[in-house]
Amino acid sequence: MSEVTLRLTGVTKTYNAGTPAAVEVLRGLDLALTKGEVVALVAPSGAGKSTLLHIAGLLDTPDGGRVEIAGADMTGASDHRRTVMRRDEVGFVYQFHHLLPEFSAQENIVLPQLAAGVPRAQADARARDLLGIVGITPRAHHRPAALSGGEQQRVAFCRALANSPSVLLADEPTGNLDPATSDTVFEALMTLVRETGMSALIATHNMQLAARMDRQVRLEQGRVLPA
Ligand SMILES: Nc1ncnc2c1ncn2[C@@H]1O[C@H](COP(=O)(O)OP(=O)(O)OP(=O)(O)O)[C@@H](O)[C@H]1O
Repeated sequence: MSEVTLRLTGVTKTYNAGTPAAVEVLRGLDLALTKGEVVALVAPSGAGKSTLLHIAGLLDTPDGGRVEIAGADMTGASDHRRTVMRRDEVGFVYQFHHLLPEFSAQENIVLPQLAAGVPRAQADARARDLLGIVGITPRAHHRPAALSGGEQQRVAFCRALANSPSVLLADEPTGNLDPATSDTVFEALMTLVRETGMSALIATHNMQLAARMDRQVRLEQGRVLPA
């Protein structure tokens, strides 16, 4: 049986519970990603995509249900354990790159590794490898402001994967780019995910990109359904 890297079971989330302003966003949501699987998350605006990604990435806690990452049940885990798990096992990519402006592309990929205790030489080698996979080795020593939007996003992917997480969570990772750039940057992301063997849950409104992933799921009425 394939190894499950992310499993959400019966996850519920209501904002402002018990008040007239209550919003029941997740209503017993089940979702499992197996190792190496790339899943498109398609959701109408306001369906709870950010809520789902935040809960899956341990940035928020569900009201009920279970979140397991790399086989570990995170129910009731301490803040410290959640932070360590997030640092080591989860990579995030957003629409905007959020790179540190005063550091080079290479340094942006090295820093999270140093924070996780990786020796500098090893972190540098990993950063070089990742930049090579996404095809921007010549840009390694540029700061983000000196990179194109597509290059910035490729660096953000490398940074998200620097600590070899089990799961990548991405929210419209190419949403800021023009269609042609979006296409090549998406290819770079797929190559990275394939070469590192991780699982990825990628929220997108772009049905052409969704079709290129292994599987598509739809978030609707608080649950995940096949698309
Ligand atoms: N902190 C909060 N307090 C109250 N309601 C919230 C809060 N955060 C989100 N919501 C509501 O929960 C619902 C889901 O929000 P969420 O941000 O997860 O949706 P989304 O699918 O990511 O939307 P979009 O695609 O437009 O970003 C929305 O109706 C939103 O208004």
